[in-house]
Amino acid sequence: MRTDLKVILDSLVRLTEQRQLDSLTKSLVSTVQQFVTPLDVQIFDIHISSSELEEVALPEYFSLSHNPYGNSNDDSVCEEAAACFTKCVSSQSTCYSNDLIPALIAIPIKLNSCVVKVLWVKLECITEHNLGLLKGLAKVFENFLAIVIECETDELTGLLNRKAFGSRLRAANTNLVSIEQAKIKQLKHHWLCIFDIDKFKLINDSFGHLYGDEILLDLVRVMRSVFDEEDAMFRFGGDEFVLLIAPSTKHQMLTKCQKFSDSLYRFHGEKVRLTVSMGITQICSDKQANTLLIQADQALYYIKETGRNRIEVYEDLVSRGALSEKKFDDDIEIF
Ligand SMILES: Nc1nc2c(ncn2[C@@H]2O[C@H](COP(=O)(O)OP(=O)(O)OP(=O)(O)O)[C@@H](O)[C@H]2O)c(=O)[nH]1
Repeated sequence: MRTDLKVILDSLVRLTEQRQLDSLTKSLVSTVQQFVTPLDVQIFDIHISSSELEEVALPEYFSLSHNPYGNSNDDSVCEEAAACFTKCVSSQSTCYSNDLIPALIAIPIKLNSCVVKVLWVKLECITEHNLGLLKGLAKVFENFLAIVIECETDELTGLLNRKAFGSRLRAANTNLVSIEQAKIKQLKHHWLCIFDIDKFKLINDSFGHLYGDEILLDLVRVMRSVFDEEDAMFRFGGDEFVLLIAPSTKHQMLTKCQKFSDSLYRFHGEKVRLTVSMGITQICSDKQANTLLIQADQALYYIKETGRNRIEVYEDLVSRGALSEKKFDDDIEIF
């Protein structure tokens, strides 16, 4: 076990160099592997399945086929492992069992007083030394997680901000390449949508900036109710929002966007009839981020110039001759 001061410092430096959630998580896993040579290490995201019952949804890992004590035929061992995980989340404190072979430790990682992740480690045996190290690493990770999340979050709405866009698009692209390679496209694509409230300045000017903020928050509530968890939602600034819509057919995607637009129109009552213009483009692995943003933006501005309150897909506008396809310099740095 290499835990001299230099190694610890190097690991902490690596951990705190990370600026994105995925790489931060990977860095914690490799640091744990280096420090305590575990038999297994996992970081689980926590989903509370019912807010009323505060029921902890067990990760797939704990189902019988994947269970962490898969070699054991003893159901009570599996139950004990799952109970340790559940207790860690519900008590918001570290739980461990030295009775199980191998031993296990579950350490909660909190954000705003809620457990959002669990560091789960299987070891030959638990000692004061490795328990202390793991708790310390989890705490460093927890502190840094708060910073990374704050950096990627829009303060007013709680949506992702523009900084978070590049990494989410890269993740969508990786997924896309694997979908394309697996030849299971089935006409499903990721879609990029940029939308903007119509005449928002008029709303601000008529009812005040604070009322305008309320409108933005209401809009985000509608957005969250219509789009799915897999659809990444961003506020780029002002009244401009971006959606990375998870793989869907064009029909599915347009139905969802239309539902959003319709719900919005109905949502805010008679005082303000809120409408949006939505420009969309299909994400392909050979299109760079700036090309995608420019194409969706072109579709959006075409709508703004031709009446607002519509949804248009860039590729349709090009094939109808309403827009001409331009080549973009993909070296332009936009993030
Ligand atoms: N309430 C509020 N207003 C904002 C915020 N950020 C930017 N704005 C305002 O949003 C308005 C954006 O207007 P624009 O998008 O330029 O134009 P528009 O009136 O929406 O008109 P079109 O986009 O052409 O339909 C401006 O008045 C900004 O001052 C914010 O955080 N809160």
